[in-house]
Amino acid sequence: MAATSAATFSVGSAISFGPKVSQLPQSKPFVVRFNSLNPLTNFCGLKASTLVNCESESSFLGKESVMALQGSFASKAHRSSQRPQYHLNPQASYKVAILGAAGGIGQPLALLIKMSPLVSALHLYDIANVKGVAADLSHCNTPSQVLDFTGASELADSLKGVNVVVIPAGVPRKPGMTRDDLFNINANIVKTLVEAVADNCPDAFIHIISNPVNSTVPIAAEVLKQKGVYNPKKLFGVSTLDVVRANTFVAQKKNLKLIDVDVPVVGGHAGITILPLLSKTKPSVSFSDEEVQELTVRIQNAGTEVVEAKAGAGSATLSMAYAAARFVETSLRALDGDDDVYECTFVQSDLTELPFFASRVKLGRNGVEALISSDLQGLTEYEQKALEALKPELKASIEKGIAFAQKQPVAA
Ligand SMILES: NC(=O)C1=CN([C@@H]2O[C@H](COP(=O)(O)OP(=O)(O)OC[C@H]3O[C@@H](n4cnc5c(N)ncnc54)[C@H](O)[C@@H]3O)[C@@H](O)[C@H]2O)C=CC1
Ligand SMILES: O=C([O-])CC(=O)C(=O)O
Repeated sequence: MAATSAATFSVGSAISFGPKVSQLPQSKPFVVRFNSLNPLTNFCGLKASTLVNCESESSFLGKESVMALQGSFASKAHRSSQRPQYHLNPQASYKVAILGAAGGIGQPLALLIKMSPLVSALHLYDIANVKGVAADLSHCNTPSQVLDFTGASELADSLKGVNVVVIPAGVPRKPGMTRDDLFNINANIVKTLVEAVADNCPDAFIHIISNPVNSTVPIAAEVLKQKGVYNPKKLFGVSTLDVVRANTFVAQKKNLKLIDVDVPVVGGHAGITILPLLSKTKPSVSFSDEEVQELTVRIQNAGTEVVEAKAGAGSATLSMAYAAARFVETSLRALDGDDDVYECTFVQSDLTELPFFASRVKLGRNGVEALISSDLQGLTEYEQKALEALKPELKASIEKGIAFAQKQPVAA
Protein backbone atom coordinates (compact mmCIF):
# COMPACT_ATOMS: atom_id res chain seq x y z
CA MET A 1 0.00 0.00 0.00
CA ALA A 2 1.34 3.43 -0.90
CA ALA A 3 1.85 5.88 1.90
CA THR A 4 -0.91 8.45 1.96
CA SER A 5 -0.15 12.02 2.88
CA ALA A 6 0.16 12.17 6.62
CA ALA A 7 -1.46 14.60 8.95
CA THR A 8 0.57 15.01 12.12
CA PHE A 9 -1.33 15.67 15.29
CA SER A 10 -0.03 16.54 18.70
CA VAL A 11 -1.63 15.93 22.05
CA GLY A 12 -0.79 16.44 25.68
CA SER A 13 0.15 18.93 28.35
CA ALA A 14 2.29 22.09 28.40
CA ILE A 15 4.88 24.78 30.09
CA SER A 16 10.95 27.84 34.10
CA PHE A 17 16.25 26.39 36.22
CA GLY A 18 18.31 28.92 35.39
CA PRO A 19 16.07 31.50 33.90
CA LYS A 20 12.45 31.61 34.95
CA VAL A 21 10.10 31.74 32.05
CA SER A 22 7.18 33.99 32.62
CA GLN A 23 5.25 33.21 29.45
CA LEU A 24 3.32 29.99 29.44
CA PRO A 25 4.08 28.04 26.30
CA GLN A 26 1.37 25.89 24.81
CA SER A 27 1.71 22.17 25.45
CA LYS A 28 3.09 20.01 22.72
CA PRO A 29 4.40 16.87 24.27
CA PHE A 30 3.39 14.14 21.90
CA VAL A 31 3.35 13.58 18.21
CA VAL A 32 1.37 10.80 16.62
CA ARG A 33 1.00 10.14 12.91
CA PHE A 34 -2.08 8.76 11.25
CA ASN A 35 -2.90 7.84 7.64
CA SER A 36 0.66 6.99 7.03
CA LEU A 37 2.78 3.93 6.94
CA ASN A 38 4.93 5.58 9.57
CA PRO A 39 4.64 4.03 12.96
CA LEU A 40 3.28 5.96 15.89
CA THR A 41 6.21 7.75 17.35
CA ASN A 42 5.10 7.98 20.94
CA PHE A 43 2.77 6.38 23.43
CA CYS A 44 1.98 9.13 25.95
CA GLY A 45 -1.37 10.85 26.32
CA LEU A 46 -3.31 8.33 24.35
CA LYS A 47 -0.02 7.19 23.05
CA ALA A 48 0.68 3.85 21.52
CA SER A 49 4.12 2.84 20.49
CA THR A 50 6.80 1.64 18.25
CA LEU A 51 5.98 -0.35 15.15
CA VAL A 52 2.29 0.31 15.53
CA ASN A 53 0.73 1.43 12.29
CA CYS A 54 -2.62 3.10 12.78
CA GLU A 55 -3.89 1.70 9.48
CA SER A 56 -2.94 -1.79 10.37
CA GLU A 57 -5.54 -4.22 11.61
CA SER A 58 -2.85 -5.94 13.51
CA SER A 59 -2.26 -2.85 15.61
CA PHE A 60 -2.72 -3.79 19.22
CA LEU A 61 -4.91 -0.73 19.53
CA GLY A 62 -7.49 -2.37 17.27
CA LYS A 63 -9.28 -0.65 14.42
CA GLU A 64 -12.02 0.92 16.53
CA SER A 65 -9.55 2.40 18.96
CA VAL A 66 -7.60 3.76 16.07
CA MET A 67 -10.72 5.40 14.66
CA ALA A 68 -11.49 6.89 18.06
CA LEU A 69 -7.95 8.15 18.33
CA GLN A 70 -8.08 9.65 14.88
CA GLY A 71 -11.28 11.43 15.85
CA SER A 72 -9.87 12.78 19.06
CA PHE A 73 -6.74 14.03 17.36
CA ALA A 74 -8.44 15.56 14.36
CA SER A 75 -9.28 18.84 16.06
CA LYS A 76 -5.59 19.30 16.85
CA ALA A 77 -4.41 19.12 13.28
CA HIS A 78 -4.63 22.77 12.48
CA ARG A 79 -3.08 23.96 15.73
CA SER A 80 -0.32 21.44 15.46
CA SER A 81 0.56 22.44 11.92
CA GLN A 82 1.37 25.93 13.19
CA ARG A 83 4.05 24.61 15.55
CA PRO A 84 7.52 23.37 14.88
CA GLN A 85 7.33 19.58 14.91
CA TYR A 86 9.67 17.24 16.67
CA HIS A 87 10.58 14.27 14.55
CA LEU A 88 11.84 11.16 16.18
CA ASN A 89 15.50 10.56 15.52
CA PRO A 90 15.62 7.13 13.94
CA GLN A 91 18.97 6.61 15.65
CA ALA A 92 17.45 7.32 19.09
CA SER A 93 18.74 4.70 21.43
CA TYR A 94 18.43 5.32 25.13
CA LYS A 95 18.92 3.06 28.14
CA VAL A 96 16.37 3.17 30.93
CA ALA A 97 16.67 1.44 34.33
CA ILE A 98 13.77 0.73 36.66
CA LEU A 99 14.75 0.10 40.29
CA GLY A 100 11.90 -1.78 41.95
CA ALA A 101 10.89 -3.28 38.60
CA ALA A 102 9.08 -6.36 39.94
CA GLY A 103 6.56 -4.31 41.94
CA GLY A 104 3.04 -3.12 41.35
CA ILE A 105 4.25 -0.01 39.51
CA GLY A 106 7.47 -1.49 38.16
CA GLN A 107 5.86 -4.21 36.05
CA PRO A 108 3.32 -2.18 34.07
CA LEU A 109 5.87 0.63 33.82
CA ALA A 110 8.37 -1.76 32.30
CA LEU A 111 5.75 -2.86 29.77
CA LEU A 112 4.98 0.72 28.75
CA ILE A 113 8.66 1.62 28.43
CA LYS A 114 9.22 -1.55 26.39
CA MET A 115 6.81 0.00 23.90
CA SER A 116 8.84 3.21 23.45
CA PRO A 117 10.64 3.59 20.14
CA LEU A 118 13.24 5.74 21.91
CA VAL A 119 14.51 2.94 24.13
CA SER A 120 17.18 0.44 23.09
CA ALA A 121 17.78 -1.22 26.48
CA LEU A 122 15.57 -1.66 29.51
CA HIS A 123 17.32 -2.67 32.73
CA LEU A 124 15.04 -4.19 35.35
CA TYR A 125 16.40 -4.25 38.90
CA ASP A 126 14.72 -5.51 42.05
CA ILE A 127 15.67 -7.35 45.21
CA ALA A 128 13.47 -10.29 44.14
CA ASN A 129 11.28 -11.79 41.41
CA VAL A 130 12.68 -9.77 38.53
CA LYS A 131 13.96 -12.68 36.40
CA GLY A 132 10.47 -13.81 35.49
CA VAL A 133 9.26 -10.30 34.78
CA ALA A 134 12.19 -9.77 32.40
CA ALA A 135 11.72 -13.15 30.68
CA ASP A 136 8.04 -12.42 30.15
CA LEU A 137 8.60 -8.88 28.86
CA SER A 138 11.45 -9.88 26.57
CA HIS A 139 9.00 -11.81 24.38
CA CYS A 140 7.29 -8.59 23.22
CA ASN A 141 8.43 -7.85 19.69
CA THR A 142 9.47 -4.26 20.27
CA PRO A 143 13.08 -3.31 19.69
CA SER A 144 14.47 -2.75 23.17
CA GLN A 145 16.54 -5.41 24.87
CA VAL A 146 15.42 -6.37 28.38
CA LEU A 147 18.01 -7.28 31.00
CA ASP A 148 17.35 -8.39 34.59
CA PHE A 149 19.41 -7.64 37.68
CA THR A 150 18.66 -9.09 41.10
CA GLY A 151 19.98 -7.99 44.47
CA ALA A 152 22.62 -5.60 45.72
CA SER A 153 25.47 -7.42 43.97
CA GLU A 154 23.95 -6.63 40.54
CA LEU A 155 22.77 -3.09 41.29
CA ALA A 156 25.89 -1.36 39.90
CA ASP A 157 25.69 -3.31 36.62
CA SER A 158 22.03 -2.39 36.21
CA LEU A 159 23.00 1.28 36.15
CA LYS A 160 25.99 1.31 33.81
CA GLY A 161 25.46 3.54 30.76
CA VAL A 162 21.89 4.37 31.72
CA ASN A 163 20.29 7.66 30.58
CA VAL A 164 17.17 7.63 32.75
CA VAL A 165 16.75 5.87 36.12
CA VAL A 166 13.24 5.46 37.47
CA ILE A 167 12.86 4.56 41.17
CA PRO A 168 9.54 3.06 42.28
CA ALA A 169 11.23 0.82 44.90
CA GLY A 170 9.70 0.80 48.34
CA VAL A 171 6.56 0.03 50.27
CA PRO A 172 3.13 1.41 49.35
CA ARG A 173 0.44 2.70 51.71
CA LYS A 174 -2.37 0.73 53.32
CA PRO A 175 -5.70 2.30 54.35
CA GLY A 176 -5.30 4.68 57.27
CA MET A 177 -1.67 5.50 56.47
CA THR A 178 -0.23 8.78 55.23
CA ARG A 179 2.59 8.87 52.70
CA ASP A 180 4.83 10.11 55.50
CA ASP A 181 4.17 6.85 57.37
CA LEU A 182 6.30 5.20 54.64
CA PHE A 183 9.29 7.39 55.48
CA ASN A 184 11.11 5.03 57.83
CA ILE A 185 11.32 2.21 55.30
CA ASN A 186 11.49 4.07 52.00
CA ALA A 187 14.03 6.71 53.08
CA ASN A 188 16.69 4.02 53.47
CA ILE A 189 15.76 2.30 50.21
CA VAL A 190 15.96 5.54 48.23
CA LYS A 191 19.23 6.52 49.93
CA THR A 192 20.89 3.22 49.05
CA LEU A 193 19.67 3.22 45.45
CA VAL A 194 20.67 6.84 44.82
CA GLU A 195 24.15 6.13 46.20
CA ALA A 196 24.50 3.51 43.50
CA VAL A 197 23.17 5.90 40.87
CA ALA A 198 25.76 8.48 41.99
CA ASP A 199 28.54 5.90 41.62
CA ASN A 200 27.47 4.38 38.31
CA CYS A 201 25.47 6.84 36.19
CA PRO A 202 25.80 10.29 37.78
CA ASP A 203 24.72 12.02 34.54
CA ALA A 204 21.39 10.21 34.26
CA PHE A 205 18.00 11.81 34.72
CA ILE A 206 16.70 10.46 38.05
CA HIS A 207 12.95 10.02 38.48
CA ILE A 208 11.88 9.40 42.08
CA ILE A 209 8.47 7.77 42.51
CA SER A 210 8.93 6.23 45.99
CA ASN A 211 6.94 8.00 48.67
CA PRO A 212 6.96 10.27 50.47
CA VAL A 213 8.19 12.15 47.39
CA ASN A 214 8.22 15.42 49.37
CA SER A 215 11.03 13.87 51.48
CA THR A 216 12.63 11.25 49.22
CA VAL A 217 13.65 13.84 46.61
CA PRO A 218 15.49 15.98 49.20
CA ILE A 219 17.13 12.77 50.48
CA ALA A 220 18.29 11.95 46.95
CA ALA A 221 19.62 15.50 46.53
CA GLU A 222 21.64 15.24 49.77
CA VAL A 223 23.07 11.85 48.80
CA LEU A 224 24.13 13.18 45.40
CA LYS A 225 25.66 16.27 47.07
CA GLN A 226 27.59 14.08 49.49
CA LYS A 227 28.85 12.07 46.53
CA GLY A 228 29.87 15.31 44.76
CA VAL A 229 27.64 14.69 41.71
CA TYR A 230 24.44 16.62 42.46
CA ASN A 231 22.92 18.22 39.39
CA PRO A 232 19.60 19.81 40.41
CA LYS A 233 18.55 19.93 36.76
CA LYS A 234 18.46 16.14 36.57
CA LEU A 235 16.71 15.14 39.79
CA PHE A 236 12.93 14.87 39.54
CA GLY A 237 10.16 13.88 41.91
CA VAL A 238 7.48 12.26 39.76
CA SER A 239 4.25 14.21 40.31
CA THR A 240 2.87 13.46 36.84
CA LEU A 241 0.05 11.36 38.28
CA ASP A 242 -1.40 14.48 39.92
CA VAL A 243 -1.60 16.13 36.49
CA VAL A 244 -3.04 13.00 34.89
CA ARG A 245 -5.75 12.86 37.56
CA ALA A 246 -6.48 16.59 37.40
CA ASN A 247 -6.88 16.37 33.63
CA THR A 248 -9.19 13.37 33.91
CA PHE A 249 -11.40 14.77 36.67
CA VAL A 250 -11.71 18.20 35.05
CA ALA A 251 -12.57 16.68 31.67
CA GLN A 252 -15.26 14.52 33.30
CA LYS A 253 -16.73 17.38 35.32
CA LYS A 254 -16.81 19.87 32.44
CA ASN A 255 -17.62 17.37 29.73
CA LEU A 256 -14.46 18.19 27.78
CA LYS A 257 -12.48 16.01 25.44
CA LEU A 258 -9.95 14.33 27.71
CA ILE A 259 -7.12 14.73 25.30
CA ASP A 260 -7.50 18.52 25.24
CA VAL A 261 -7.34 19.17 28.97
CA ASP A 262 -4.20 20.33 30.71
CA VAL A 263 -4.15 21.42 34.36
CA PRO A 264 -0.90 22.44 36.01
CA VAL A 265 -0.43 20.95 39.49
CA VAL A 266 2.12 22.61 41.77
CA GLY A 267 3.48 22.29 45.33
CA GLY A 268 4.30 18.75 46.40
CA HIS A 269 2.91 15.22 46.27
CA ALA A 270 0.89 14.60 49.45
CA GLY A 271 -2.50 15.84 50.64
CA ILE A 272 -2.83 19.61 50.70
CA THR A 273 0.65 20.06 49.23
CA ILE A 274 -0.89 18.92 45.93
CA LEU A 275 -2.28 22.12 44.44
CA PRO A 276 -4.08 21.95 41.10
CA LEU A 277 -4.22 25.40 39.53
CA LEU A 278 -7.66 25.11 38.02
CA SER A 279 -7.66 28.75 36.97
CA LYS A 280 -4.80 27.88 34.60
CA THR A 281 -6.62 25.00 32.92
CA LYS A 282 -6.22 24.74 29.15
CA PRO A 283 -8.51 25.14 27.35
CA SER A 284 -9.80 28.04 29.43
CA VAL A 285 -12.77 26.84 31.55
CA SER A 286 -14.76 28.57 34.24
CA PHE A 287 -15.52 26.80 37.50
CA SER A 288 -17.97 27.68 40.26
CA ASP A 289 -16.51 28.00 43.77
CA GLU A 290 -18.14 24.67 44.62
CA GLU A 291 -16.57 22.98 41.61
CA VAL A 292 -13.14 24.35 42.52
CA GLN A 293 -13.48 23.06 46.07
CA GLU A 294 -14.78 19.65 45.00
CA LEU A 295 -12.18 19.11 42.25
CA THR A 296 -9.27 20.34 44.36
CA VAL A 297 -10.12 18.03 47.25
CA ARG A 298 -10.69 15.06 44.91
CA ILE A 299 -7.31 15.58 43.19
CA GLN A 300 -5.57 15.94 46.58
CA ASN A 301 -7.21 12.78 47.89
CA ALA A 302 -7.06 10.71 44.71
CA GLY A 303 -4.18 8.56 46.00
CA THR A 304 -6.17 7.80 49.15
CA GLU A 305 -9.24 7.02 47.01
CA VAL A 306 -7.22 4.24 45.33
CA VAL A 307 -5.63 3.03 48.59
CA GLU A 308 -9.08 2.63 50.12
CA ALA A 309 -10.54 0.94 47.04
CA LYS A 310 -7.64 -1.54 47.03
CA ALA A 311 -8.39 -2.20 50.71
CA GLY A 312 -4.93 -3.22 51.83
CA ALA A 313 -3.59 -4.49 48.50
CA GLY A 314 -1.51 -1.38 47.84
CA SER A 315 -1.86 2.00 46.18
CA ALA A 316 -2.08 3.29 42.62
CA THR A 317 0.00 1.15 40.28
CA LEU A 318 -1.54 1.20 36.80
CA SER A 319 -2.31 4.92 36.61
CA MET A 320 1.10 5.54 38.23
CA ALA A 321 2.84 3.40 35.64
CA TYR A 322 1.02 5.30 32.90
CA ALA A 323 2.03 8.65 34.44
CA ALA A 324 5.65 7.55 34.99
CA ALA A 325 5.87 6.25 31.42
CA ARG A 326 4.66 9.60 30.17
CA PHE A 327 7.41 11.33 32.18
CA VAL A 328 10.06 8.91 30.91
CA GLU A 329 8.90 9.52 27.36
CA THR A 330 9.00 13.31 27.75
CA SER A 331 12.47 13.06 29.31
CA LEU A 332 13.71 10.94 26.41
CA ARG A 333 12.27 13.36 23.89
CA ALA A 334 14.10 16.19 25.71
CA LEU A 335 17.31 14.16 25.63
CA ASP A 336 16.70 13.52 21.97
CA GLY A 337 16.61 17.25 21.18
CA ASP A 338 12.91 18.13 21.16
CA ASP A 339 12.97 21.73 22.34
CA ASP A 340 9.28 21.92 23.22
CA VAL A 341 9.01 19.62 26.23
CA TYR A 342 7.21 20.67 29.38
CA GLU A 343 6.08 18.69 32.44
CA CYS A 344 5.07 19.34 36.04
CA THR A 345 7.61 17.81 38.41
CA PHE A 346 8.93 18.26 41.98
CA VAL A 347 12.40 19.77 41.67
CA GLN A 348 14.87 22.09 43.34
CA SER A 349 13.25 25.44 42.83
CA ASP A 350 13.41 29.15 43.54
CA LEU A 351 9.84 29.87 42.54
CA THR A 352 8.88 30.13 46.22
CA GLU A 353 10.91 30.34 49.43
CA LEU A 354 10.89 26.52 49.61
CA PRO A 355 13.99 24.71 48.29
CA PHE A 356 11.93 22.13 46.38
CA PHE A 357 8.63 22.76 44.68
CA ALA A 358 6.58 21.09 41.97
CA SER A 359 5.84 23.27 38.97
CA ARG A 360 5.94 23.11 35.24
CA VAL A 361 9.44 22.94 33.92
CA LYS A 362 10.93 23.11 30.46
CA LEU A 363 13.07 20.07 29.82
CA GLY A 364 16.07 19.92 27.51
CA ARG A 365 19.07 17.74 26.83
CA ASN A 366 20.63 18.82 30.15
CA GLY A 367 17.50 18.42 32.22
CA VAL A 368 15.53 21.36 33.61
CA GLU A 369 16.11 24.37 31.41
CA ALA A 370 13.61 26.68 33.04
CA LEU A 371 10.98 26.80 35.78
CA ILE A 372 7.68 28.20 34.59
CA SER A 373 6.94 31.11 36.91
CA SER A 374 3.85 32.37 35.10
CA ASP A 375 1.67 29.60 36.55
CA LEU A 376 2.12 31.17 39.99
CA GLN A 377 1.14 34.62 38.79
CA GLY A 378 -2.44 35.86 38.84
CA LEU A 379 -3.71 33.07 41.10
CA THR A 380 -7.27 33.19 42.38
CA GLU A 381 -7.77 34.01 46.06
CA TYR A 382 -8.56 30.32 46.68
CA GLU A 383 -5.33 29.17 45.01
CA GLN A 384 -3.24 31.86 46.73
CA LYS A 385 -4.57 30.80 50.16
CA ALA A 386 -4.02 27.13 49.36
CA LEU A 387 -0.46 27.90 48.22
CA GLU A 388 0.33 29.65 51.52
CA ALA A 389 -1.39 26.86 53.48
CA LEU A 390 0.68 24.07 51.90
CA LYS A 391 4.06 25.70 52.58
CA PRO A 392 4.55 24.72 56.27
CA GLU A 393 3.75 21.03 55.60
CA LEU A 394 5.92 20.87 52.49
CA LYS A 395 8.76 22.67 54.29
CA ALA A 396 8.62 20.17 57.17
CA SER A 397 8.69 17.18 54.79
CA ILE A 398 11.64 18.61 52.88
CA GLU A 399 13.54 19.33 56.10
CA LYS A 400 12.81 15.82 57.41
CA GLY A 401 14.39 14.32 54.29
CA ILE A 402 17.45 16.57 54.45
CA ALA A 403 17.95 15.88 58.17
CA PHE A 404 17.72 12.12 57.58
CA ALA A 405 20.37 12.17 54.86
CA GLN A 406 22.66 14.47 56.80
CA LYS A 407 22.47 12.24 59.88
CA GLN A 408 23.81 9.25 57.97
CA PRO A 409 26.30 10.55 55.43
CA VAL A 410 27.21 8.26 52.55
CA ALA A 411 30.58 6.63 52.17
CA ALA A 412 32.66 8.74 49.75
N1 LIG B 1 4.93 9.40 43.09
C1 LIG B 1 3.71 8.92 42.97
O1 LIG B 1 2.82 9.58 42.41
C2 LIG B 1 3.36 7.57 43.49
C3 LIG B 1 4.23 6.89 44.28
N2 LIG B 1 3.95 5.62 44.72
C4 LIG B 1 4.95 4.96 45.56
O2 LIG B 1 5.69 4.03 44.77
C5 LIG B 1 6.27 3.04 45.65
C6 LIG B 1 6.10 1.65 45.06
O3 LIG B 1 4.76 1.30 44.99
P1 LIG B 1 4.32 -0.16 44.43
O4 LIG B 1 5.04 -0.46 43.20
O5 LIG B 1 2.87 -0.19 44.46
O6 LIG B 1 4.89 -1.09 45.59
P2 LIG B 1 5.21 -2.67 45.50
O7 LIG B 1 5.40 -3.14 46.90
O8 LIG B 1 4.23 -3.34 44.67
O9 LIG B 1 6.60 -2.72 44.72
C7 LIG B 1 7.76 -2.19 45.26
C8 LIG B 1 8.91 -2.99 44.70
O10 LIG B 1 10.11 -2.41 45.24
C9 LIG B 1 10.98 -3.52 45.50
N3 LIG B 1 12.00 -3.12 46.46
C10 LIG B 1 11.92 -2.99 47.80
N4 LIG B 1 13.12 -2.63 48.31
C11 LIG B 1 13.96 -2.51 47.26
C12 LIG B 1 15.33 -2.19 47.13
N5 LIG B 1 16.09 -1.90 48.20
N6 LIG B 1 15.86 -2.18 45.89
C13 LIG B 1 15.10 -2.49 44.81
N7 LIG B 1 13.80 -2.81 44.88
C14 LIG B 1 13.25 -2.83 46.09
C15 LIG B 1 10.09 -4.63 46.01
O11 LIG B 1 10.73 -5.89 45.91
C16 LIG B 1 8.90 -4.47 45.08
O12 LIG B 1 9.06 -5.26 43.93
C17 LIG B 1 5.59 3.25 47.00
O13 LIG B 1 6.46 3.96 47.88
C18 LIG B 1 4.38 4.11 46.66
O14 LIG B 1 3.94 4.87 47.75
C19 LIG B 1 2.80 4.99 44.36
C20 LIG B 1 1.89 5.62 43.55
C21 LIG B 1 2.07 6.97 43.09
O1 LIG C 1 -1.44 7.51 47.58
C1 LIG C 1 -0.41 6.81 47.61
O2 LIG C 1 0.04 6.31 48.62
C2 LIG C 1 0.31 6.60 46.31
C3 LIG C 1 0.45 7.90 45.63
O3 LIG C 1 1.36 8.68 45.89
C4 LIG C 1 -0.64 8.32 44.76
O4 LIG C 1 -1.46 7.49 44.35
O5 LIG C 1 -0.69 9.51 44.45
